[in-house]
Amino acid sequence: MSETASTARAPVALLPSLVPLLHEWLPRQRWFAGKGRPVTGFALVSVTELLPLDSTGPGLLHLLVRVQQPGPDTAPQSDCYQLLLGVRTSLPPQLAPALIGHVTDGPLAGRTIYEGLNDPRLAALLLERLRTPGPLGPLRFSRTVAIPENLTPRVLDAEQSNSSLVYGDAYILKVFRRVYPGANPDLELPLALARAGCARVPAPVAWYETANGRPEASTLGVLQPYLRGSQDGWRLALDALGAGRDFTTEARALGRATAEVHTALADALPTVALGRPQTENLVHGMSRRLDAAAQAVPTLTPYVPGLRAAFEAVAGIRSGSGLWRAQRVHGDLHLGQTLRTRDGDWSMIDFEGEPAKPLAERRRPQPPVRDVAGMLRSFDYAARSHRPWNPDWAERCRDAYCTGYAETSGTDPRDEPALLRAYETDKAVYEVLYEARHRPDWLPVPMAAIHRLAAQTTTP
Ligand SMILES: Nc1ncnc2c1ncn2[C@@H]1O[C@H](COP(=O)(O)OP(=O)(O)O)[C@@H](O)[C@H]1O
Ligand SMILES: O=P(O)(O)O[C@H]1O[C@H](CO)[C@@H](O[C@H]2O[C@H](CO)[C@@H](O)[C@H](O)[C@H]2O)[C@H](O)[C@H]1O
Repeated sequence: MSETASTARAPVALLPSLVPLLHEWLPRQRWFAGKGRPVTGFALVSVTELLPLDSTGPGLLHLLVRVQQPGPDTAPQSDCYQLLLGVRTSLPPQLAPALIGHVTDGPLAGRTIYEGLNDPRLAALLLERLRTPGPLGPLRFSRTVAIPENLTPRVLDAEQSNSSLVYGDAYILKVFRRVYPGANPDLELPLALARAGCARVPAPVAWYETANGRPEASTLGVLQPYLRGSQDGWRLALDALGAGRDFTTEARALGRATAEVHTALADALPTVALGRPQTENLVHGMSRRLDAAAQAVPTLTPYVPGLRAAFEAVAGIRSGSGLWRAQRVHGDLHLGQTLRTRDGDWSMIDFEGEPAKPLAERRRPQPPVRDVAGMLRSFDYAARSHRPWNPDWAERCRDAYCTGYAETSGTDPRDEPALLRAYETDKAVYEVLYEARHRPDWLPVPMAAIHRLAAQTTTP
């Protein structure tokens, strides 16, 4: 991404007058990743007038902004965020909750700035841009099919790492908030799966990205069909638990769906055989992540030797099973990333990977068992977050999921217990860090798994 500010007719000088507003508003957003660290500065990467600012109607500014904050070792670091700012002389009452603030000086003095995605008129304009592909200043819009016009937009009200808009209950647009150089796997993988004919993932129909002359564009937003009336696996699992209902049929179908997606990804994109050095590398990565997590969350410390043993157990093993080949995977698979459609089929969404990891790491081929471990952890999460705790329910789902996976892929994850345990441990360590940062009340859920996994390795 270019660090030089570029414009499509918009005034570059507007950032200084927006800084006081952003300083106050940005850290309060659910999708702001730098919570808990002070914001020390802003730098403009690009500004584009998606709807020109004139005195009569609203304007829509697209901004890429670098937000500077002290890093973990207090050295400054910066992350790039995508903002869509509405600009009006006054805000109608229905847009009051979207207010960001009032500008007091500079080229926008006297104007009101607000979250543009919440304004149906501006959200409609974004879809209009996607309908008519081509470059616009530092942005480029693309589509694979014709998109109908005049679809009514609404902002999705979900706890999200990004922001999503639903258009006419026909399409959903995900606007990525934290922007990295390069293609986002949430565009790259669903596109590859669509080309391979895999129907388990809604196929992207349009997207927009940076077009600043760099070899790799940064993905900014993806439009895909909206699966109307679908329900996510997390909600369904909690409902089943609440009603004392078995969930093994669903778990088994999810196992089959996961295996289908893995097979399609392995066919569509390069795979790598894992030799001894690559396996040692994997183990080293897991150990490194464990050390970093224990430093950030000291309650992990007493468990470190037991957890490390789970990683080291795989270092010496080589196996012929497909689970040891590295390939592109989902990267953050859990029940909340699965949707059961009205016809009862399972779809998978959100191929972005773990949001806190660098993009290059998320795009690296990895053993498919990583996703399997993610889903197994999710059944445990569901059972643990429900009262009374129902460990048998989770155990039955975990078994059914592996059975389904084996039926479709021909490889049973339970036949590689050391590898599976290592990946489950790695995921539980990630979850401890995630919950400590985002939802401290949930910390006991992954900690219970940490307790179990650390003890397992010491049991002969
Ligand atoms: N194609 C789709 N059809 C229906 N709902 C969807 C679709 N894609 C996403 N959603 C809904 O939007 C929510 C957020 O999407 P997700 O991709 O997980 O965003 P984020 O990366 O911001 O967490 C999901 O939990 C799901 O309920
Ligand atoms: O969906 P995201 O990409 O934002 O994923 C992050 O948040 C998830 C929580 O919303 C988190 O998932 C963890 O909690 C889930 C229950 O809420 C549970 O089903 C998952 O198994 C558990 O990992 C995910 O780890 C995080 O990356």
